[in-house]
Amino acid sequence: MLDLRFSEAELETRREHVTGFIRETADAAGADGAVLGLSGGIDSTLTAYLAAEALGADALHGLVMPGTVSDDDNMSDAERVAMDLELSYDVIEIEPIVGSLLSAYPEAEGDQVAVGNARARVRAVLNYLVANHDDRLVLGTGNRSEAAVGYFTKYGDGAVDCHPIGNLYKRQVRQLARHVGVPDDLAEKTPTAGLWEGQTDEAELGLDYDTLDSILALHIDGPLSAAATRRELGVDREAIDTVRGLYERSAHKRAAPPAPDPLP
Ligand SMILES: Nc1ncnc2c1ncn2[C@@H]1O[C@H](COP(=O)(O)OP(=O)(O)OC[C@H]2O[C@@H]([n+]3cccc(C(=O)O)c3)[C@H](O)[C@@H]2O)[C@@H](O)[C@H]1O
Ligand SMILES: Nc1ncnc2c1ncn2[C@@H]1O[C@H](COP(=O)(O)OP(=O)(O)OP(=O)(O)O)[C@@H](O)[C@H]1O
Ligand SMILES: [Mg+2]
Repeated sequence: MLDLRFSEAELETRREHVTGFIRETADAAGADGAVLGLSGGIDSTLTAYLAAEALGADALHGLVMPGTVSDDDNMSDAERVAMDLELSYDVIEIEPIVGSLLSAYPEAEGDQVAVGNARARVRAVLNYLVANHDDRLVLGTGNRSEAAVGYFTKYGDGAVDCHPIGNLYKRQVRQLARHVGVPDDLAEKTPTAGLWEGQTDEAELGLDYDTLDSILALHIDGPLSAAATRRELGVDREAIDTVRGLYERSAHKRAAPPAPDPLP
């Protein structure tokens, strides 16, 4: 696969680029700080580390939001991140809220994707409750790999004010995380959206991140044709078609909702 690792010098440049971005975005908004959901996963952990560095731990608030399908180890890791960084944080159980939604619309009961996405959207509502109340921005935790294939919930974990790590591929997220001091056991975790039991990103996508990142870097974000990418990576045509299909079908998630053109 393609070697997307940064050199030591690039790692420092990236760290400064992201922390500068967070500071400038918060300053430009006149915000008093930021809030983010802490899942114990690598994306929110890296974002928390960089935001604490950018804004100061006092200006960052974490929300740990377990649901019935959340893994206990992930939830204790989320609290560990808040404690290690000395952030203020709340633990808010989301399942009673998800239960209210299903009482209001019982037809969706048992629909794994609809209910899973509702969990992500409940977390977004809670992030904005805190942001509105405390004059904070909501920090997104999405990376380029997830964004490119639409592997996030529209108006769920995608409902944020900025994407600090949005131009890093997943492998680069792991590398930068280690560079800024995230403990190895967190940096090495299996990525999961945690929306239903047993879910993992790679199983649901049908691709491992090494392959996905390489196809994105060369073909979707890069200049190579499908055929040249295939030759370069030695992957089969199906993997490239899968990534291109996911990228094209998820364009609506990366764009503002459209309206008809103005009439003359
Ligand atoms: N062409 C189009 N133009 C405009 N809007 C369009 C559309 N096609 C669908 N839509 C709308 O989008 C909706 C589908 O999008 P969405 O609601 O997001 O739902 P969907 O993409 O079906 O599901 C979200 C996916 O992201 C994964 N996820 C979610 C959260 C976190 C993470 C993670 O990595 O941690 C991963 C989750 O496991 C699942 O595979 C449709 O119900 C419809 O409302
Ligand atoms: N139980 C949770 N409590 C708080 N926030 C959550 C929870 N689950 C998900 N989130 C939020 O949704 C975001 C998207 O989840 P995602 O799984 O993509 O990222 P991650 O868990 O940080 O990393 P990874 O992809 O490696 O699992 C998280 O980064 C976090 O901000
Ligand atoms: Mg996760």
